[in-house]
Amino acid sequence: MLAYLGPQGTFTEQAARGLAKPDDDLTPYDTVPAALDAVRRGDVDAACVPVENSVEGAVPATMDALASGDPLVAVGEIVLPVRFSILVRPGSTGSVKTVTSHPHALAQVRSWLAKNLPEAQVVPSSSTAAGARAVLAGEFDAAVSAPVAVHHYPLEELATGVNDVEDAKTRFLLVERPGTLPAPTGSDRTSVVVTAADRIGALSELLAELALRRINLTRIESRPTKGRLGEYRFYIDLDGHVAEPAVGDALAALHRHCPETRFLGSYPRAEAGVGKTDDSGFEAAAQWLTKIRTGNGA
Ligand SMILES: O=C(O)C(=O)Cc1ccccc1
Repeated sequence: MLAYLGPQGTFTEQAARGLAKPDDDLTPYDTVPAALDAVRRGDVDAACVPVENSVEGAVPATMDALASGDPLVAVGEIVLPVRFSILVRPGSTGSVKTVTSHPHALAQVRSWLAKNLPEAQVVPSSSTAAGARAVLAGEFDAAVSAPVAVHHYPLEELATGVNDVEDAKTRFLLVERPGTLPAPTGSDRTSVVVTAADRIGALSELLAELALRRINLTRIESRPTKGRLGEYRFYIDLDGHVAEPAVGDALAALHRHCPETRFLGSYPRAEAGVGKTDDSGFEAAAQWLTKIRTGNGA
């Protein structure tokens, strides 16, 4: 059983279908934290959640829910193109006074709304499909939805392709309880959360551990720890798999700086063939060390 941010007709449902095994059943949850908690409780085997968008950046609800609570790890990712439609009740002739959608969707159609529905009040909803449902229930006049939502709800397209940026993409993760890691593919990504100490150079020392080992950083985001004002967690994505010597060595170094470092998974990248780390020197050095420790070299 696989949980996703629902209801039916969300982008996350499409991502979940792309990541699911053929015999997986999909079950919708109202929020990202609810889907992740269902995995923690063991009600479902995995959850598919949105993590990052090429226009709006990180999805804060996902980041916060992965950084706290019982640990979960990502075992897969998928990147989907996102286009948006404006859905209204069939035959609605009145002007659109209210528009609802997921905050990430609203942010990606801001210019279109300003130009085409400048008077409309914009109200966030828990997902694009939850917005479509609320329009059906008469709570709002229009929803910014995934084009597929029109096949799930008896609504009508007022406009389609309303995204301000062509080729916008969203990355989704498949998350499970910690268990067997996916095998390295040679094109993997590793995600961790670290809290940098409050002193000069703390963050640059963490990043230096990656640079020293020639590890490519693909994303770094900060979020407040929700404790002291000014205390931040850093979400770091890097190229490579924890089973590879350079990445394993770097994660151990991050743990020495910050014992609360949380491993969020090593998983195949959506685009194959990129992100290989160069481990040659690490393997040769480990063999040399074994030799000198056992008296077989110098
Ligand atoms: O609300 C949805 O449909 C989601 O899956 C979250 C989302 C919202 C906007 C862009 C990508 C994902």
